[in-house]
Amino acid sequence: METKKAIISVKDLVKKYDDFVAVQGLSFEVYEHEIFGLLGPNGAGKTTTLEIIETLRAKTSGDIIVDGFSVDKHAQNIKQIIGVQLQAAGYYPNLNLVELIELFAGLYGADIKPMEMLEKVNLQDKAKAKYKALSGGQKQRFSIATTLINQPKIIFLDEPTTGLDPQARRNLWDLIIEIRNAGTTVVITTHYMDEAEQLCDRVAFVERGQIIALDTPDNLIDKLVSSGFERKKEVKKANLEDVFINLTGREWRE
Ligand SMILES: Nc1ncnc2c1ncn2[C@@H]1O[C@H](COP(=O)(O)OP(=O)(O)OP(=O)(O)O)[C@@H](O)[C@H]1O
Repeated sequence: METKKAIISVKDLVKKYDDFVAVQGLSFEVYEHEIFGLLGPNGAGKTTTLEIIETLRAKTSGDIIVDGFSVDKHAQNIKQIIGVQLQAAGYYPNLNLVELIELFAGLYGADIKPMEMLEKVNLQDKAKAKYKALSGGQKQRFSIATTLINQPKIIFLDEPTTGLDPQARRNLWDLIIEIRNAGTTVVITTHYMDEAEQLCDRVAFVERGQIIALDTPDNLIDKLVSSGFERKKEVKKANLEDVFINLTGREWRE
């Protein structure tokens, strides 16, 4: 069997906000070239965990190694090999997409061609548009393009498909899979279980700052079924989303 190499290793991570323990001793590994999902209810500690790995937030204790670099000693090296989605507020309102990419490339010292970055996320037709004039799906694709500017080994996507319509979500899944297939490791959070099932190679369920399950979606489902679980209703061969997609097509729109 193929041996998997960990590109992120989190050991006994604890994060306290004053007396409140938001992350309570998390340990997990993310393998190279996988799409790894962090799932769990609101407030479970997913964003806190991601921000600590991204070196954007201080931890209380624990050890984190990202591609051989420790968050304690080599935060700068980690920043150079990761891509993080910026919040919309970080985009200057008067610049168009090409100018924004040029700006970020300048900050990273990255030698890239803005149009090539926009082509990767199918936004070449919007090169001269301002960020605020984009649809929800286009905004998400643009922000994914910005994570790729420094040609990172790992990108972090925090709920990238929230609020998107079914086509835009599926198109974004295809884009994320392409990025993984091109060799980038992807760490993603989502509240959509169908998305995690389709997209993630492995998922960790986080609850109250602890990991309560970690495996491939298939193994987790098989385990539940073998424990005697059965759905109450017979499952239909399609769902309402399939009807929507079938009626309105899968092509890019917006
Ligand atoms: N700066 C902060 N100060 C105090 N408490 C915080 C801070 N940031 C987060 N928390 C608390 O830590 C807990 C974990 O928050 P976090 O944002 O990591 O959860 P999450 O799993 O990402 O949730 P969501 O799914 O809603 O994004 C929550 O109870 C939150 O209120």
